[in-house]
Amino acid sequence: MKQKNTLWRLTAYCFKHKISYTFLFITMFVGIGLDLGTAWYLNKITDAAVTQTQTHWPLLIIIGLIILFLTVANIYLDTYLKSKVSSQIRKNIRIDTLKKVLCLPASHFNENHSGELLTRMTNDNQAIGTACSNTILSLIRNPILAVSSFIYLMTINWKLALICALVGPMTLLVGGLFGKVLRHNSQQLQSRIGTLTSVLQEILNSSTIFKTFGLEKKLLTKFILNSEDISKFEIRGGKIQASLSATANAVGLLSFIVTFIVGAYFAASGSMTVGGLIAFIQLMNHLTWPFSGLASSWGELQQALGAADRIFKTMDEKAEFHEIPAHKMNHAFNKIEVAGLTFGYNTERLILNDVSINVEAGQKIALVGPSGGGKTTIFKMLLGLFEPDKGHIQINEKNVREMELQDLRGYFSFVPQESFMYSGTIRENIAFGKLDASEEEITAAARDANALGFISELPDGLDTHIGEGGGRLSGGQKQRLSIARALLRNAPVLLLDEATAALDNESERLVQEALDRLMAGRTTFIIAHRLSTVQHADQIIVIENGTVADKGKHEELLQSKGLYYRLYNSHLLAASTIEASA
Ligand SMILES: Nc1ncnc2c1ncn2[C@@H]1O[C@H](COP(=O)(O)OP(=O)(O)OP(=O)(O)O)[C@@H](O)[C@H]1O
Repeated sequence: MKQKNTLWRLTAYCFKHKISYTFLFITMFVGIGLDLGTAWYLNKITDAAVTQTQTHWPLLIIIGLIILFLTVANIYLDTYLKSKVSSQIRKNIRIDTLKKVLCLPASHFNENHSGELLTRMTNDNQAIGTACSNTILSLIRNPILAVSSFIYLMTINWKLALICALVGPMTLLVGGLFGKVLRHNSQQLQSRIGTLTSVLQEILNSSTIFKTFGLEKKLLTKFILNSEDISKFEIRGGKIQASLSATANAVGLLSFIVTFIVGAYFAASGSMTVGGLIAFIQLMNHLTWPFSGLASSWGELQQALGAADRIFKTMDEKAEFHEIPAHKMNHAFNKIEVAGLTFGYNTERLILNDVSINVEAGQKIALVGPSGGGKTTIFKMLLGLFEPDKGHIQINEKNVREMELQDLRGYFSFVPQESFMYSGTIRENIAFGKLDASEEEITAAARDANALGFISELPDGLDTHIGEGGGRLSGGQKQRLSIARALLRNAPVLLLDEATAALDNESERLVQEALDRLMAGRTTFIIAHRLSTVQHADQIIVIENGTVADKGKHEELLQSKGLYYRLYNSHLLAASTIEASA
């Protein structure tokens, strides 16, 4: 039932995307006609040769050349059109899958590994493309060719035609038997390829770590284990495919031998001409082999349906948006109220418990507290990446649940701890803050972020390619580009996760200056790891184990001698120890 549904869905998908099979069907029918025509031609020309009839030779030679020309042209068109259709389907599925992925909620990325998705968009996509062109067409073509060959064979010798026709159902049975096993194996294989892709991705993204920690051997062992697992399923798949082909071919070959012997007997006894026998042998290929071909095509289709199942599973996931959201900006901001916010990433553990925060426009709010307390999770809730289990967040007195997500996110700009850069140029990376930014705006943002100095020293300036993940830039340079991006976005509320990575004094001064410009006049939430930077905050909120342990201004919190006081003192102690040892 599930297989049928997937097949129908795939067919409906092709219709929806107007994948045109018209010309492919034309080449398919022309191909069938040419196969039958070739058999007829062999019949005629052999009989003419055997009986030494001279009269029709010129005509037969012309017909032969026409058949040859049409066959070559048709094979060219057929192959070209199949690859065109396959490519169109793969392109559409690739784009639709990514469209869907871009609309999926953060919880999806939390629960699924990116490697799985990569496999879906590469291997699964490839398998579907092939199935929707070559495989489907041979599954349609082969039975039609078999039936028309059978009818033609009946006109030559009905007894022999009936013997050949018995083989078809046998090979079909073989295909049915092996197809299911193949599909199951393919599902197992694809899921392991997903895991391997994830492992590979992590290895490739961690060159500094694996070199520093000498993890090469360990990572290689992990990769080998995963590769061997894949190899096991590939070999198993190969065995099933080999058994299928061997059995189907054995049945086909057997029928060929039987028919050949019986046919030769009929020809010798005069109940059939030699031309008839030649045509018979030629057509018999189309009667028996199509069925053996059917068996392996069926196997391929099963594998592709497995791949389509996985793609459709992604497409059926619950999304945040129905369509890719438009870039949105909301400038009118008055206040945020977080009340009784309670949340857990899963049902086993509460991460935030009854957190309440009130913020007026223009205020600076510092979130401080022990690691793992839930500060970043508050940011994620503000951005609507996860929904609260209890409590609410209101912006301008409107519950964010009643807002479109792109409206909610339009209030915010985010400067993460680890600046994320896309591969491309510096200009592109800054302009992600405002897609239609002018040259002047980009330059001004770069200047205010203290980035123009290093950019102008690069040979290509703003057009410098920064490599994968901005790998050709230093940590401080990436941070300043990240700030430039946020400046350009010009959102009223800034979420700033203070970088913990140690920068040298000069770099830190440049980043801090840029941040001061970015925060000026903006409501800012800062996750502060260095308590020295939050003393002038309008509110300091101390988060511990998902609850608000303390709240107030720097002096008030020091006087109340709570958690903040202890954190501050240990921070001072750490700072003075570092100074003393320097
Ligand atoms: N995506 C996630 N899925 C499941 N649990 C998570 C996820 N992100 C964080 N957690 C858990 O939630 C808790 C709070 O994490 P969070 O990142 O909000 O803390 P934090 O206060 O920002 O910590 P830090 O100061 O170290 O950055 C942690 O115990 C963490 O293990």
